[in-house]
Amino acid sequence: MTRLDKVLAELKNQNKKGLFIYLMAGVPDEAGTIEAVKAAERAGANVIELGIPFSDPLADGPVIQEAGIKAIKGGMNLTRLLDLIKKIRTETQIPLIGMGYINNILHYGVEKFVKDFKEAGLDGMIIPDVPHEESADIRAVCKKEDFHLIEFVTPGTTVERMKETCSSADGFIYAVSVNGVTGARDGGAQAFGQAAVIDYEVIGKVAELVKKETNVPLAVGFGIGSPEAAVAAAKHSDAVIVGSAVVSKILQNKLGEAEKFIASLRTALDA
Ligand SMILES: O=P(O)(O)OC[C@@H](O)[C@@H](O)c1c[nH]c2ccccc12
Repeated sequence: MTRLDKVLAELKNQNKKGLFIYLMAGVPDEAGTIEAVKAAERAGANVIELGIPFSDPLADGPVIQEAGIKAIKGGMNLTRLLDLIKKIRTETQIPLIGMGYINNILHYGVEKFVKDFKEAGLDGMIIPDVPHEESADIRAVCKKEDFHLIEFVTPGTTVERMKETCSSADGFIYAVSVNGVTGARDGGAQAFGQAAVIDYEVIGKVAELVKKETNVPLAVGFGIGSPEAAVAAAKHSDAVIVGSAVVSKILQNKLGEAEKFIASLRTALDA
């Protein structure tokens, strides 16, 4: 059983909703990332998604893009990330799921990546630009190493594709709440063309389909920027994922505020 499996099973037993917090590795800097992971855990996060900065982050909205640029400028790369994960592991055993684009991983070597990062203490990866249809090879490597490869469903996923994805689901399924890029929808600035609000009815329908196909927990993310939005998304899911709303505070060096905000999400989800 991985750290992630254990935490997901505990949440289920306690009938609690999961709170997954996305942080960008290297923001505000390396030491600050370790502090942010610890702060998120203290505030009640159950899983940390650790972003790996990339020059062309096609799924990211303005906040995560800005964080990625800052991290790259600060020198974050896979070698440093490996070291950072080892350091984080001297402080906490919270499940850590990497979130990064495939180019970096291909360049490093898929097998070597999975082996090295698993050994450092990473529990799995989310790779948004590897569609299910193209993930078989990577999935096989991950499976061999007991390393999670988290897959996505979105409001635009066909029923057939959803079934396919569910059949190989591992760890949890990431349900993207909107067709668009990352970024808090309630109150935050919207990038042009983004869905302005989360359609919870659509999430409910996606969740219903997924639940018919698999027992793997479902986590909803994209656009959740308030305790109210977290509660609404959690109605249809086992966990919620919050990124931009936390990262925007960390970008302003307001770690204390980020911690308070995460704690407010925890309180709302537990109420
Ligand atoms: O930022 P938001 O809207 O709270 O959404 C979570 C998201 O940031 C995180 O899971 C994420 C960051 N980068 C991604 C790329 C693809 C999918 C998901 C992500």
